[in-house]
Order: sequence, then structure tokens, then C-alpha cells
Amino acid sequence: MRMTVVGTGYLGATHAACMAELGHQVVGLDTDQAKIERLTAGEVPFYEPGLAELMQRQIIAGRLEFTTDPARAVAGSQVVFLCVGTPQKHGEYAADLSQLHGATDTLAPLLDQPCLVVGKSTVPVGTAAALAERIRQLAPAGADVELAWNPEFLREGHAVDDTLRPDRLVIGTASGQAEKTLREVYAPLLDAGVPLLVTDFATSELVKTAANAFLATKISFINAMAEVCEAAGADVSQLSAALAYDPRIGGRFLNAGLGFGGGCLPKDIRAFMARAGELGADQALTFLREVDEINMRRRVRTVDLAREQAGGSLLGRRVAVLGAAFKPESDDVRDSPALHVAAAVQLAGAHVRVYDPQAMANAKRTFPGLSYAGSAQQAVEGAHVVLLLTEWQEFLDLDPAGLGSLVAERRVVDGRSCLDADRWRAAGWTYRALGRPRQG
Ligand SMILES: NC(=O)c1ccc[n+]([C@@H]2O[C@H](COP(=O)([O-])OP(=O)(O)OC[C@H]3O[C@@H](n4cnc5c(N)ncnc54)[C@H](O)[C@@H]3O)[C@@H](O)[C@H]2O)c1
Ligand SMILES: O=c1ccn([C@@H]2O[C@H](COP(=O)(O)OP(=O)(O)O[C@H]3O[C@H](CO)[C@@H](O)[C@H](O)[C@H]3O)[C@@H](O)[C@H]2O)c(=O)[nH]1
Repeated sequence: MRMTVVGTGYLGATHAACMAELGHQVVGLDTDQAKIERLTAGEVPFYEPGLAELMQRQIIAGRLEFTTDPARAVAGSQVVFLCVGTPQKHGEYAADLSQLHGATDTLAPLLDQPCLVVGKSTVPVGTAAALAERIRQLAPAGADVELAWNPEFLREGHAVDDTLRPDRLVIGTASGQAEKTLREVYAPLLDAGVPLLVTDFATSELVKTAANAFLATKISFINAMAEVCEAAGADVSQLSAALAYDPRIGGRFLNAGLGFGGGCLPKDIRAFMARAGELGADQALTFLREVDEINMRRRVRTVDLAREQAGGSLLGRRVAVLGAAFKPESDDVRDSPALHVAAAVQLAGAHVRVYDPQAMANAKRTFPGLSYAGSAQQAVEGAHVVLLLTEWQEFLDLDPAGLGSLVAERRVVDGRSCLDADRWRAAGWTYRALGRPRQG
């Protein structure tokens, strides 16, 4: 099937390559000329394991191409996926839908043949219904251009696998024809047993925001427990491990630490609250404000721990920050807790040096005022405190004894509770982690 993927960022580039992998003829469209040039050359403009190889294979096979030309992109397409960004509005909780409206206003007038537009971006409930109406008005093919909503659940760092082997597919549509088309698009996945749920527009939009709200709540729940553990002298890592044995609770998304960031969870729970308010259902989601606040307090508490480790003041102290990405296996620094903490520690008067295996370029662009090192070893040289803020495998593999010979003082804050505390203590380090006792 010939299809267009509009927006070739973290979601769209992955989706385009994976649709080609399923055997479709795919054109990726973006307004960013530089991005399209890199993609055309088979270069993925961000770090996502396995994506470059897949993309290059599909380009060579002639199933995948990229363009900035909207008319060329949609010519002859039976399906147009919308994968543009829906960031948080500046200074507000609500989602900024301008990319979505911009893409629709450009593309709909070009749709003069029957086709299916499929929204994948994360949107406030009610967006799809309004967009369907707008597309019908603008498209020369009128009612022959249908809309379906097909939210995406992929995680960065696992994007290819999550797209080719999703837990489920959700399709919001009122049209039997739209469902039939999407069943064809995803036929190899459905044949492999991936569950498909067909809902109305509103439910499909809500499944996505509810899923992210639940995940954020689970993380903030365990981080709230970490606060109590700190007050009571208990250990949140042991608590979480014990809770995980109950299959009704489960151990995933129960890692206490610096909390959630990235281009999805923080902005999605805020947009969800804003939309619920518009619908008069704001009371239903007041707990998400607490979820957000618990999460942001983890960043403040990490700076406090750094200060404690520095002997009461960060002024003039050298602090190494290991990690800049919002999570490992990604170069994404959108709302990165690691960089937030690094900037706050610098603001408190410390000399900060940051290192990340993949996110250096994005970090430098976003926080040009921070200093950066070329390796973990370079970052920790002469440091009074080491902050581990993103749990890259490279950092878990560090030898605490070897690292200890490079620092001025062996003091570490494990912001992700991911290091072997006993091993670090045995190598002479003062080890601190959120929600865990000083010793033991
Ligand atoms: N990143 C993820 O892991 C992920 C996962 C699931 C859902 N989502 C959702 O998917 C959407 C996209 O997220 P992302 O992380 O890929 O964002 P992104 O910012 O990386 O990518 C968006 C892309 O859209 C392009 N764009 C903007 N306006 C355009 C237009 N008019 N025509 C063509 N291209 C245009 C931008 O240049 C950019 O390349 C968001 O709604 C997000 O919430 C993201
Ligand atoms: O136990 C945990 C698990 C995660 N995190 C943090 O939570 C954030 C988000 O992690 P993750 O959900 O793995 O990353 P994303 O790639 O942002 O994926 C989320 O957001 C996407 C965009 O909406 C959805 O598609 C995914 O299903 C959803 O998991 C990161 O900062 C993690 O460090 C924790 O602090 N503790």
C-alpha cells in the first residue's frame, strides 16, 4: 500500500521505516529541510537503536523515501499518517496543536482522491472529531477522505521493536472502511496475534493519555514512597522489590529515583489536566497535579543530596554529572531531569561537567551554559561529587575503584538507584541515593 508519514521526528521516522518493513511504499514528509536531507542519506537524525540499519535497508529496497514537498508526498497515497509534534504550550499546561493544524491545512487541499488520514500524535480528547470536520471541508475529495485515530505507544530506545511488536493496536473510527484499510496496513502484525481494539474517536484519544497518566502515577507513587522511606529510615529499593512480587502491582515502572522526564509523560499529564478542565471534569484529575509535583520534587531533592555530599554548600565545588538524556538508550533531552539538576547545581555555584554517551549534541544546544566532558573519566576528574542521573549501561559498568583514583573526593549520588551500593562503598565511596538510608 502507498502511504505518507507526516512529521519525521522520533515517532514519524520510526513509523515510516517500520511501515516500509511491513512491505508498504512509504514517503516521509517534514518541513525541516536538514532533517529530510539526512534521512534521505539513510542517516537517522537522533539516536534510536536499530533504526538506522532498518531505514537504510528500506531506502535501498526502494520502499522508503523522504521529501519536503507535500504534493509529492501525498500523490497516490491511500493512507496519510499524522505524526507531527504536540508539545506543551509555552507558559500553559495545554497542548499546542499548531503543528497538527498546520499539517492538516497544507495537506487536506491536496487530497483529491479517496484516502484515509490516520492521526498518531498524542492529542487532547476531542481533537480528532474537530480535525475530521476540517479535513472534510478542505479536501477536494470531501467525504471520501476519512479520518481515524491510531495512538502510538512506543518507547524511545525500544521504538523499532515497539512498532513492529506492539502490545496492542487501538483504532478510533466510526467507519467500517477505515477499519478495513487499517487492518490491511497492519495485516502482518494482526496475523502475528497483536490485539486490535476498535473504539470511537474520543476513547482512542483517551486510551493514550490515560496510559501515560497511569505510568506517570506509578512512578510518582514509588517516589512518594521514597520520600516516606527517607523520613522513616527505610529503603525504597527493597520496598519496590517486595511490592513487585504481587502480580497485581508488578515491578515495571516502579524504579524510584529522579523521576520522569522526556517529550511525553510530563507534557501529556499536563495537557490531560488542561483538557479535563475545559470539559468540566477537572476534579477527576486533580491527583495528576500531585503526580507532577512529586515528580518535580525529586529533582529538588537530588540537588539537596548533592549539596549534602558536597559538605553543605555547592559553592565552588566541582560536580560531575553522568547522564544528560531523559533516559538511557535515547539522545532526547526534552524536559530531562538530568539536565534540570545539572543546571540547578551550577546555579548553586558549583563547577559542573556533564557527560552523556549519546545526548551531548542535544544537551549542548539546549543548555549551552553548562560545561561538557568527552568521557565519564574526564567528567569526574577532580570532582568533589559525582551525580549519576541517567542509568546508561556504560555508567553501570564503571569500576568504582578506578574512578576513585580520578576524583578529589569519593562521593556519589545515585539518582537512579542503579549502582551496586555495596561495591561502591567497598571501594571507599560515600554512596547516597534518594529514598535509601545512608548506610546498609
Ligand atoms: N517520541 C515518542 O516516543 C512518542 C511516542 C508516542 C507518541 N508520541 C507523540 O507523537 C507526536 C510526535 O512526537 P515526536 O517525539 O516524534 O516529535 P518530534 O518533535 O520529534 O517530531 C515532530 C516532527 O514533525 C515535523 N513537523 C512539524 N510540522 C510539520 C508539518 N506541517 N508538516 C510536516 N512535518 C511537520 C517537525 O519538523 C518534526 O520533525 C507527539 O504528539 C508525541 O506526543 C511520541
Ligand atoms: O520505573 C521507572 C520508569 C521510568 N522512569 C522515567 O520515566 C520517564 C519515561 O520513561 P519511558 O516511559 O520509558 O519513556 P518514553 O519514551 O517517554 O515513553 C513513554 O511516553 C511515550 C510517548 O507518549 C509512550 O508512547 C510510551 O508508552 C511511554 O512509556 C524516563 O525519564 C524514565 O527515566 C522512572 O523514573 N522510573
